[in-house]
Amino acid sequence: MASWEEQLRDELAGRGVAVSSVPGKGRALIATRNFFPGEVIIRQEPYVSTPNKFSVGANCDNCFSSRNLRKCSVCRVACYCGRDCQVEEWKLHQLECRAMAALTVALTEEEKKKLTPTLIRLMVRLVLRRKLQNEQAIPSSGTDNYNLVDALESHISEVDKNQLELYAQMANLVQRILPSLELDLKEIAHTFSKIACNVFTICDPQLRPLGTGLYLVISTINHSCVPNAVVIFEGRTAYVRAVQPIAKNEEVSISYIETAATTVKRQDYLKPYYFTCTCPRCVKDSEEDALLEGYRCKDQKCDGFLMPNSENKAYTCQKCSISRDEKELKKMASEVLLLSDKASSILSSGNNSEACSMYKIVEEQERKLYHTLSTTLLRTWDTLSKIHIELQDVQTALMYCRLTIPVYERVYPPFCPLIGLQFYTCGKLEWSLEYTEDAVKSLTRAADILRITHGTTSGFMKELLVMLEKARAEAYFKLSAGDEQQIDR
Ligand SMILES: C[S@@+](CC[C@H](N)C(=O)[O-])C[C@H]1O[C@@H](n2cnc3c(N)ncnc32)[C@H](O)[C@@H]1O
Repeated sequence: MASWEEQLRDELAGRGVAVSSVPGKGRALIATRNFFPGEVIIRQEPYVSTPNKFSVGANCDNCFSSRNLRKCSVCRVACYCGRDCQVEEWKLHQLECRAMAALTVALTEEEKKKLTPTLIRLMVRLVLRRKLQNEQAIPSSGTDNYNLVDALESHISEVDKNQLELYAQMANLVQRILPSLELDLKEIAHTFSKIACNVFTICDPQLRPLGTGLYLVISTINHSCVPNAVVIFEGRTAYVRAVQPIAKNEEVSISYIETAATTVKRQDYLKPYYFTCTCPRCVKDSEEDALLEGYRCKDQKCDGFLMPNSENKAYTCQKCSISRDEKELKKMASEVLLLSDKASSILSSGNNSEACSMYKIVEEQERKLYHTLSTTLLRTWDTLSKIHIELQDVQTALMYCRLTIPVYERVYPPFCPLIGLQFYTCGKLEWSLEYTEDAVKSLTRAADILRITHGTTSGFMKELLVMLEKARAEAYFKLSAGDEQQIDR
């Protein structure tokens, strides 16, 4: 019988990819044929997954749908949208059900905060799935077996003492809620460390987080700040699509982090993965960083951006050469940050009107400090747009949304789902205000990007394409009605 490595190689060969070692990176996913932008490189179901704390009870445990949900009457944790999903999950859930009921009572409030119930549940499912596959109660395959969990990177020797202690506590808890199994607690703690470096946040098509999942082949894909692929979920199925042409023998890469950030910040975001990125963006000069950080010229009439001078004690405008003192800039930045934190906590408390006033003050201050292509102003405009949508002030929401578009296009690569989604929001706002021609333009841009990142068959994409068709028809109708009126006159 073929070993699991041979089975994996054979299954992946049919899909045009292979898992190989790359110096300095460990394993990597390599294309064994050319892929064009928009093409699915690999599609995978999670080995295990769980809805996150916001979506427990809000999404089906099996397909992550939010419709027609019913809770399991025993554990009151698992939710299903129908019989098919319940049956599909049953073998795992019947073992997990009592444990889930135990988990909800076993955890003190303190423990719930510290021990991340989502990860505990993921581990419970991992242990139970391994048991079911070992007993051959459920099938396994080259891309769906526990050997692939064993092969995951853990960085255990680099994990700090406090984190190790936490993993040990979490392992103990898993044993407490699965008392009938004799678990190797050291191995479970080690597996928590693997989960930390390999887990994916499962998002809906608009990139709102729904849950957590472990995808054992997709986990072999390494990071780049200029990735050639993206991961998008349909339900809990992960699709990796090329966003650039990928040549045969080229490594497939995705981004693990928010890439609209300076090199220093990106390296900081990557700390949980224990490596230093050496992608082309990370080894480039600092001009891009200066733009992302985005300090503006002191002269409000000048639209130049600042670069730190060689001693780093001042920043100089690249257009008119006026300098700003570094200390003064940092002081202003920390004052604005305080205001922004205050605004954010008002928003979290649900007071949209007060948050709106506070964010407007933040924006006013940020405009004095940051360039209009900075990521700081981008986040504030985004938030102001969302708050105005909540307040049903569509006109103002659109104004802020439009301000963000050039920044999105500047700070993200061309086929980034976030740009597509921002055009989608803009198009919807324009359409609801009956700015039909603008809506057609925005929705067309959205569709052009999202058909590459999301494909065309998901419910979300079908809705977008129907909306675009309707907007086009309406625009045509308005145009021809206008022509007729002119002829009448
Ligand atoms: C999700 S795993 C990716 C697959 C991994 N290389 C393996 O051998 O299983 C994440 C880990 O891969 C490594 N890694 C990912 N991207 C990298 C990169 N650009 N450079 C170096 N190491 C990288 C790091 O060790 C990271 O913690």
